[in-house]
This record gives sequence, structure tokens and C-alpha cells, in this order.
Amino acid sequence: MRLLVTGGAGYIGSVTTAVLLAAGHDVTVLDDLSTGHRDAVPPGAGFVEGDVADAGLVLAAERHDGVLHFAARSLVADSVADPAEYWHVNVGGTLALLDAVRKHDVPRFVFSSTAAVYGEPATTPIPETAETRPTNPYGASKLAVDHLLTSYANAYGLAAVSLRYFNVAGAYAGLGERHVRETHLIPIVLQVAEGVREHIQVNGTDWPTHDGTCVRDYLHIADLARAHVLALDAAAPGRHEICNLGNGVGFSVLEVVETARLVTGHPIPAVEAPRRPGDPAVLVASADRARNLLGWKPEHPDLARIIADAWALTAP
Ligand SMILES: NC(=O)c1ccc[n+]([C@@H]2O[C@H](COP(=O)([O-])OP(=O)(O)OC[C@H]3O[C@@H](n4cnc5c(N)ncnc54)[C@H](O)[C@@H]3O)[C@@H](O)[C@H]2O)c1
Ligand SMILES: O=c1ccn([C@@H]2O[C@H](COP(=O)(O)OP(=O)(O)O[C@H]3O[C@H](CO)[C@@H](O)[C@H](O)[C@H]3O)[C@@H](O)[C@H]2O)c(=O)[nH]1
Repeated sequence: MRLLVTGGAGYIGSVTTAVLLAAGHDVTVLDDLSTGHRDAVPPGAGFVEGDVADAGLVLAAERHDGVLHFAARSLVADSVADPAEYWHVNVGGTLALLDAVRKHDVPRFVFSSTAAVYGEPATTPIPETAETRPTNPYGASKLAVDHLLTSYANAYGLAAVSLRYFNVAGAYAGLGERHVRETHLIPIVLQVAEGVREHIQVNGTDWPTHDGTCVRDYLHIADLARAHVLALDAAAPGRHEICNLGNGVGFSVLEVVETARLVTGHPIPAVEAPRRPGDPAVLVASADRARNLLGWKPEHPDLARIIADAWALTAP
């Protein structure tokens, strides 16, 4: 297929681009490089520097079979402090992109949704049928797009798939997390191991979890990327499919730090810090739907392996 990948210079978009190319697809990346890197775009993909709202220029030039939409603002705490950009980019930008998709008759649309749409879940692991009550504007903006896609599939026949990622980590094909301002747990923990930071701050030790720290479901980037290739095949006209992507096992912040100590052989000092605004206590996926609909199964569920792959790329 000929595909447009928005956000393909970012962490998840670049790895997925590499996997799509390996699967034989043609890929053009559209990215404004606001948080991504030009050199992360895999060789073999076309590159256009621009905003998602400029997608019409790319889609007008050539017929495309699908769009994979990764470009977004995606930091929970930032979205609480300054929500405007989250609504503008994540909802306004996506709406402009979908206008271009309709105008140029692009049949398939795969969207990076998130576990953050669920908020504090009533049950764990979380199925797609769980109530959606996001605890931060980031999750709310992604949920708004999920609703948008349902209506576009129903009314305009779009073949849409929302993939609700839980916490993506690790590295693949020489590509890993490389944010200028890093906020994600595993890359920060590895920066401590590397000696770039003195310690890891544990954001809250009084959460209602077994050790008082937040629990997340960490998924290998290679497994996540593969789900996108499967989603393109599963997409059906007039349907909006929603699938969680996670391993179904949760690890606390302290368990992640301890695993990273074992993997790296470094002490990784941890200090207690206040809770981070917008954080839910526990997010663990039920990914049964992805298994059944996409035929997807994680191949690298081991947390130590996920951390080791990231460490292999960053280790001094
Ligand atoms: N990292 C995770 O654990 C996680 C979990 C759930 C969902 N997601 C979603 O996955 C997607 C990718 O996340 P990531 O971690 O790779 O983030 P990232 O910041 O590394 O990548 C985002 C990319 O989009 C580009 N971009 C941002 N705004 C743009 C715009 N208006 N026009 C064009 N390009 C733009 C950035 O330059 C960057 O290259 C996001 O939609 C995010 O919400 C991530
Ligand atoms: O220095 C740090 C960094 C993080 N954390 C905690 O570690 C957990 C995981 O945090 P992080 O790695 O920042 O991921 P999340 O905030 O869970 O968000 C990620 O995972 C979500 C899905 O669960 C996605 O929607 C988001 O885009 C993605 O950033 C949270 O409890 C954080 O408060 C710390 O304690 N110290």
C-alpha cells in the first residue's frame, strides 16, 4: 500500500515506518519536527516537513491507500498545565487531516489512541468496553478523536482503526526514545544508569497500589509497530475498530527501577517526589480484542528484555 505516516520522525512513528517498509509498503512521512528528528525517518521513506494540517498537499499529489496518524502532543502533565495546544494539535490538527482524507478518498485511517482515555478504570485489566473518563486533557483530546472516527466511519464509509497503546518502551531497528525534554519513566531511569541524571524521582508513593507507586503495562515498541501492519489489513469500510495494545501485566514504578538495576548493573538511586497531576494509579490492558480481530500477539512481553533493548541503544 501507499501510506502517509504523520509523526514518522518521532519515537513510535519512526519504528512503525521501518516495520511498514520491511512489510513492503511505500511510506511518506509528514512531520513538523516539533518533537521528532529528521534522522529518525528510516531510509526508504519519503519525507515532507510540515504540519498535519498540510496533509492535503501530500495526498493531492498521489493516491494513497491509508494514513497512519501518530503526530500529536502526548505528555500527560503538560496537558494539565497547558491544555490549549493539546486541543489545537490533537483535535484541530486531526480534523484538518481528516478533511484531506475525505477530499482525496483515502480509504484507511489508523489512529494512535491511548490508555489515557480510560482514566481510573473500575476493573483491571481494562477492556475496550470500559467506561472512558480521562483524568487529563491529553486523554480527553484522544477520546474526542476516537468519537470523531466513529462518526466518520458511519457517515463517510472510512475504514478506521484506533489502537489504544498502553506504555510503549524499548528500541527496534536502531531507533529508540530520544525526546529533547524526556518525561517518560524508562528513558529517564536509563539516563540515571548512564550517569546523565543523579536519581529518578518517584512520582508519588501513596497511590492505592501494592507498593504505593503507579502501575503501568509496558509494551515493546516492536510488538506495537507490528500491530499497525495488521490493523491496515483488518480495517473495513464503514467500521471503526478500537483495540487496546498491551501485555496485560502491570509493573509499578519501583519494579521498573529494580528491573533496570538488574539489567544495567547500575545502582539507579530513587527519591520520593509528589504525585504527578493527571496520573491514574493503574493502567493495565486487556488486549483480547487485538488478538481476535488483528491476530496480534506480543512477542517480547518480558520487561527486562524491553529495558535491555532500550539500554543497548543508550548504554555508554
Ligand atoms: N509513548 C507512548 O507510550 C504512547 C502511548 C499511547 C499513545 N501514544 C501516542 O503515540 C503517538 C506517537 O507518540 P511518540 O511517543 O512517538 O511521540 P513523539 O513526540 O516521539 O512523536 C510525535 C511526532 O509527531 C510530530 N508532530 C507533532 N505535532 C505535529 C504536527 N502538528 N504536525 C506534524 N507533525 C507533528 C513530532 O515532531 C514527532 O515527530 C502520539 O499520538 C501519542 O499520543 C504514545
Ligand atoms: O521521572 C519519572 C517519570 C515517570 N514516573 C511515573 O512513571 C509512570 C509512567 O510515566 P510515563 O513513562 O511518563 O508514562 P505515562 O504518563 O503513563 O504516559 C505514557 O503512556 C500513556 C498510556 O498509558 C500514553 O498515553 C502517553 O502518551 C505516554 O506518555 C507514571 O506514573 C509517572 O508518574 C516517575 O515516577 N518518575
